[in-house]
Amino acid sequence: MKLVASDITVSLTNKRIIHDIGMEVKEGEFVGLIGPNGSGKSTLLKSIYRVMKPTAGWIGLDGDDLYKLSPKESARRMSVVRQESSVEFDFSVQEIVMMGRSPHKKTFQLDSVEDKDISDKALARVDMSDYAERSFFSLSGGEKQRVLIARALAQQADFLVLDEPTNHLDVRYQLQVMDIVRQLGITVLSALHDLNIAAMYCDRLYVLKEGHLVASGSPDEMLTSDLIREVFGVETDVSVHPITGKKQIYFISTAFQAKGIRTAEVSSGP
Ligand SMILES: Nc1ncnc2c1ncn2[C@@H]1O[C@H](COP(=O)(O)OP(=O)(O)OP(=O)(O)O)[C@@H](O)[C@H]1O
Repeated sequence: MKLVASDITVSLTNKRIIHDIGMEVKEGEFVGLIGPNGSGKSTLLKSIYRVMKPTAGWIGLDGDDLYKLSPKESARRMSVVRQESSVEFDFSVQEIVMMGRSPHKKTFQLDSVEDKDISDKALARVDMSDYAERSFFSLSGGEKQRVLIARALAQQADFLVLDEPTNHLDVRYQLQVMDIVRQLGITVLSALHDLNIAAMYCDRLYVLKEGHLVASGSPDEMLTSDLIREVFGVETDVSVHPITGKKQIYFISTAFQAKGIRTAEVSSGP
């Protein structure tokens, strides 16, 4: 599955939130969207998962106009894990994951053995099988997040859109969820706040600031101290991690800068 978005503009209440953004996610690529709070990441993703129609521009999935696909067809091609929980009523965990199967079924068609099997496997992948009978609302933020990822996996779409997938997750599950998504081998577009996670998992990054696309390229090209300072206004020490071979970003708070601690001392550690 390939996504192409050209000249996307989104205006809300007469204010431009997204300005003429073009982007591409190639088949099998894992692309990250990074930028400060309010830079437009969620809004751009919403326009891609059809919650907020762009004021101008074109979005294509495998060459088809995204906004001309039926909701069911677009759900077969694209699954979404949003930042805010999109569950309005309380269901069991198993029922929530089963909802991922609905784009594959006809109206009123009952769940098949295959649907159940796919949902069970999706729950197992996020270590949530033991919670199948629990009420979704009774789960912690991190458990809810893992169930919503299982629902997206059960949907079996070839394009996955994630808005801050590691929100609420402890460090083990942050890595587990990203590993799972990476291993799927499908096309992924994800907004990410954690730049070290972006460095580890993404093939390419798009960098947003104030609704504008300011840069795009590989994590190695994008995650430099200069770009992070320009976009996030934060000082960093950036190195290449000896085990992962990926960029590792160490953030230096202004409190430490004020104390005159040199970057090299902070980065070398004990
Ligand atoms: N419905 C709306 N009406 C007016 N302004 C909005 C609306 N939704 C979002 N905005 C504004 O659009 C801008 C971009 O918001 P968006 O949520 O896309 O940013 P973001 O990069 O995802 O931020 P965060 O990292 O905090 O999640 C913000 O200034 C936000 O206040």
